Amino acid sequence: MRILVLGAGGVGGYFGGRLAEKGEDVTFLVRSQRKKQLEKSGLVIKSIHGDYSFSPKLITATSEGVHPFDCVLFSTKAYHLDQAIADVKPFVGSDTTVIPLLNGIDHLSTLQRAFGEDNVIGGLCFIETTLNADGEIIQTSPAHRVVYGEFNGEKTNRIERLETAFSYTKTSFVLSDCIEQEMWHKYLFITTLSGVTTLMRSPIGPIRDVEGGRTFIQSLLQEVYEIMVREGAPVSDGIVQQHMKTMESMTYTMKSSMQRDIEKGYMTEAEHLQGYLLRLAQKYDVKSDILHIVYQHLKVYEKVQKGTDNQ
Ligand SMILES: NC(=O)C1=CN([C@@H]2O[C@H](COP(=O)(O)OP(=O)(O)OC[C@H]3O[C@@H](n4cnc5c(N)ncnc54)[C@H](OP(=O)(O)O)[C@@H]3O)[C@@H](O)[C@H]2O)C=CC1
Ligand SMILES: CC(C)(CO)C(=O)C(=O)O
Repeated sequence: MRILVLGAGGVGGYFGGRLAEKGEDVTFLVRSQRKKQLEKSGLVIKSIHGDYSFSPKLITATSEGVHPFDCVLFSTKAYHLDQAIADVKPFVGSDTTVIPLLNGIDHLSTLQRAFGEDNVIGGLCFIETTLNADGEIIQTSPAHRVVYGEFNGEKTNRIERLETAFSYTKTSFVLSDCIEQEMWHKYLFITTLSGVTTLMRSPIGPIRDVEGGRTFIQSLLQEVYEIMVREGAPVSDGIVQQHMKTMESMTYTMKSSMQRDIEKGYMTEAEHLQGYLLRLAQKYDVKSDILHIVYQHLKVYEKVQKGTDNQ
């Protein structure tokens, strides 16, 4: 299977790298600066699951004579979505399967409009990776899981081919028959985790441990859950309690990728994650005071950064 990874950052670089390590035919679509860096130093993964570095196959938006790929792992930030869609279009054919690994939900309809509803399946990932100053992919906690599947839960021929390609890597690719629900559950989790860790400028441990911290986390989870219920999202009844348990079990030093981006002075996905939910809250008139504060804080951060944006 010919796999194209769109974006050789924390997520795409890691999972694409693990597939290449296994021997799959993986190509990365990159922009010019990243291309130079990868040509010079290779793609380097530093991980507790084993380091790996190699010279990746690279293309750019202007590469010619490249046939459409069988599968695209879409792993850019949401704020790069439109340009990334335009850049990858020449390499997507009628039989290409697009698997988005972004956090959130709003990108799904955009991708379906761009590539056709049937070409996009569901996807998400759990991992904590970031690029260091040398462009190396640094994994900072053990989780490394991609979840994917058809929206109707069927085990189609293309899913069987993907299963074969994704098996026996050092990371885990999990097939789901309820991917839409898993995506909303992850969305609930990340909106809350990124919200509290960016607002408090702290990893999860200290937030959890100060008086009122757990209540604050749970209140935000509850607010977001209620917005999702009003939207008719397929979220399960006990998901707030389940996510609280996960928040409890995470390592003390666990951060969100949005928080790491803020530490580097980068843009955030606030509009895509918290902003989208706030618009739903307004539409259905659902109480969303904490979400509002989280969002307002991120918008102020972005305004201050404007002009010094280094991405
Ligand atoms: N990192 C994490 O721990 C996790 C992140 N996620 C989610 O995954 C998604 C990706 O995050 P992450 O990997 O951290 O982000 P990164 O910023 O590390 O990587 C994104 C990559 O996309 C590249 N890119 C952007 N536009 C294009 C384009 N037009 N053509 C080619 N490459 C492009 C960027 O390249 P360039 O170098 O040129 O800017 C960058 O390398 C986000 O939605 C995030 O929320 C989900 C789970 C965990
Ligand atoms: C919570 C985590 C690390 C899980 O994958 C994540 O999705 C993020 O920080 O963006």
